[in-house]
Amino acid sequence: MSVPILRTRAALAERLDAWEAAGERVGVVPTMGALHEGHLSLVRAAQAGSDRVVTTLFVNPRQFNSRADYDAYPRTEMSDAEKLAPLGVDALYVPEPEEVYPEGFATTVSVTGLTDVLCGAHRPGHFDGVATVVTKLFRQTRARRAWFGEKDFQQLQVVRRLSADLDLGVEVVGCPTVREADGLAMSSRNVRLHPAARAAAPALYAALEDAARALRGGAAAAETCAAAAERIRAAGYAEVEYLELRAVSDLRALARAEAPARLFAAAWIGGVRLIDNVGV
Ligand SMILES: Nc1ncnc2c1ncn2[C@@H]1O[C@H](COP(=O)(O)OP(=O)(O)OP(=O)(O)O)[C@@H](O)[C@H]1O
Ligand SMILES: CC(C)(CO)[C@@H](O)C(=O)[O-]
Ligand code: BAL
Repeated sequence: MSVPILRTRAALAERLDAWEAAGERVGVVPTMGALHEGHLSLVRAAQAGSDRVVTTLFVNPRQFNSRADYDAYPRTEMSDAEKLAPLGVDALYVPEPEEVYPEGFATTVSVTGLTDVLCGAHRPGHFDGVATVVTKLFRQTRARRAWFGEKDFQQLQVVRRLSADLDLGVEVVGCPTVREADGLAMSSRNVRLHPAARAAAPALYAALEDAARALRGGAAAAETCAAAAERIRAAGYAEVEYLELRAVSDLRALARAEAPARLFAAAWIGGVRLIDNVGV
């Protein structure tokens, strides 16, 4: 079995028209490719929750705030299609850039508030790029539901907000983070870790989990976060960009653990920026 690869809005629209005529509802799993088990878990959830599933693969230039990161982003379309085929995905939409950003494109979708903190504070313009492309992909796929991973928890909240605020009519479903056996959150960027960095990388999740446990036991937030960041650096990370306790719904800062709250971190190792988060 192979997955149909569609590269234009017109080719996609043809399929969507046929599905709509048959009364079938479409779900979408947006990705930037280099697929791993985390992505496949979203696809399986989507298949359980909609009649037809479109996976999108688009390395969106507008959400990269570094040209080097954009250039280095893994592009593995053939093996991505091979991974999707056995799942029976209905279509892989791989739009050419001009299908998303045609000549003269001049609109930016910007979610305020939620994007001021965490990755939004450290990657200027990133969430504008995400919100803009997700709006386009929701419209182009005519999705009624969309599946996103909790690994990118802030992104999940941003997309929920944008779908509600712009009346896009897309129900946004969050799925748990899929991890390697040693706890490292699966990420397309993990392939860029050299062996020593890969071996040290699980310290990020381990430190977050231990800090979350301490917070649940009543430990003070500031001290616990500072100690966890120090542990991550000691394990071999070059920099901890942020490590913060925040409320889930609006991502506001918290002085102590209140349910539902999460610990969020971004840290650099071997020239790669990794993110993770855990419930408290
Ligand atoms: N380990 C994971 N578990 C569950 N969902 C994931 C995981 N990794 C990524 N996703 C989700 O897959 C979708 C597409 O993400 P994307 O293509 O950026 O992959 P990625 O592995 O997050 O890449 P990168 O970490 O390099 O940005 C997003 O909704 C993201 O949250
Ligand atoms: C949602 C997304 C596909 C938009 O480009 C991207 O940010 C991602 O892969 O998480
Ligand atoms: N997974 C979020 C996409 C990005 O890092 O740009």
